[in-house]
Amino acid sequence: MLQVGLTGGIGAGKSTVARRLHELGATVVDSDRIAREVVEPGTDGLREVVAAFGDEVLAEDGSLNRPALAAKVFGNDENRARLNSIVHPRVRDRAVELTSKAPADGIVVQDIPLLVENGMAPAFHLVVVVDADVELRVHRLTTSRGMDEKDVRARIAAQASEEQRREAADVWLDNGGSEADVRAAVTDLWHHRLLPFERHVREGTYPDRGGPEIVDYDPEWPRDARQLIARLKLAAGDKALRVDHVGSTAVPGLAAKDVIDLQLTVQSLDDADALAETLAGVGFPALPAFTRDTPKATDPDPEHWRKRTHASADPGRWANLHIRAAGSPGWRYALLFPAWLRADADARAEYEAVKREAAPRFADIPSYGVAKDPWFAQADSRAEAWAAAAGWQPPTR
Ligand SMILES: CC(C)(COP(=O)(O)OP(=O)(O)OC[C@H]1O[C@@H](n2cnc3c(N)ncnc32)[C@H](O)[C@@H]1O)[C@@H](O)C(=O)NCCC(=O)NCCS
Ligand SMILES: Nc1ncnc2c1ncn2[C@@H]1O[C@H](COP(=O)(O)OP(=O)(O)OP(=O)(O)O)[C@@H](O)[C@H]1O
Repeated sequence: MLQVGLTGGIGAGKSTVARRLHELGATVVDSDRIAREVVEPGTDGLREVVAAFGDEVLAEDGSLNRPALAAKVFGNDENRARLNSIVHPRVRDRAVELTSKAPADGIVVQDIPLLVENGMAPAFHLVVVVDADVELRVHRLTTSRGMDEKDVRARIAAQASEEQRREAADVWLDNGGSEADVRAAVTDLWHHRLLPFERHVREGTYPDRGGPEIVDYDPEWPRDARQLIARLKLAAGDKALRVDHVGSTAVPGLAAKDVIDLQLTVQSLDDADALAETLAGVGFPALPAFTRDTPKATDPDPEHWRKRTHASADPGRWANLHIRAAGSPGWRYALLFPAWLRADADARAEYEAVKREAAPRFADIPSYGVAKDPWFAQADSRAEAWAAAAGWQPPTR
């Protein structure tokens, strides 16, 4: 089952996107709808709301007077936090219940207006954010939905900023154009990302990455890495001593293959093995091969260079996860290498030239890797010399 989080500010078009996803076959779990159900007449939820806000939030028929409650909570942070603390846990419980009923090979889309505000992004395989310019949203809501402009703006002020949503978004859907445009973007997302992602997660496989193609440094790589790190930490819990962005994409300015490398630090490889299934479940299946780094002169014992490797099942964000034991030589080198390249512009330029020269000569990534070996052989001692001179130490915790 693939778990997708869908969010966006009020009026951005979440319902429009969710509707299209439903048509395509997703199971949609709508938080706004659940938030209404848990405060229906006769519920504990409604009793608690009335205990907190008084009878004036009740309509004559005993149901919740929504505009009256809205007037109390939008524009008053304390009241809103109080309401949220009553409603949100109930919404979460019900969402878990509905999600568990979805088919094992299904794609569940949870439409959650406050996904970013509530720090829920790492709990999903993928977070989709729908966005439109604030003024356009205000216009749409006041015209087509007849909302009061002040109310709309008060809600926008109570929600995450565009920047906060960008930090959480794996997929950014711009709904500034026509409804047909955004529906077409969703159809494309469904066929080219969600369906293959779900299949890879279910089958424990990962997408074909073709040959070694070097692309210019992408300033979004660190953000992509942060999102993956947050997911992996949540999934791995205490067994993850730390998770770091490593490899070329962790070196600002350096061209690289569009593959994020991450290193998960464990106490021992037994912990890595105990985590294998959990990591596969969150979209990082284990690879059977490549369980050892090439030993280096500083420690030639191959046993010390063992690791476990997983790869992202997401066709839209290639990533490798290297799991190594804290303090092992491969673990230390993975942290040293990007630190050295970040500090040494000449080494960075040299390495980029080596990559750009080698990549077009090979159709497969392993052969390209072998072609870079001679450069690495001479780079190791330079990295070590830099570490000694700069007093660089790997992080201890
Ligand atoms: C205050 C209430 C009664 C107003 O009801 P109303 O029918 O006017 O709005 P509705 O529930 O349909 O929400 C419409 C939109 O308002 C925004 N919104 C609603 N609640 C909140 C909130 N607590 N914080 C920020 N934005 C909110 C969202 O964008 C949502 O999609 C209602 O929104 C509510 O109970 N809110 C608390 C629960 C909640 O957080 N719901 C949203 C996601 S679970
Ligand atoms: N691309 C579009 N062009 C024109 N109108 C649109 C477009 N997308 C959505 N709308 C309209 O804008 C309004 C808000 O869209 P929608 O209901 O999908 O947003 P939402 O994010 O689900 O809102 P809420 O946060 O209130 O749940 C609706 O009236 C919808 O019909």
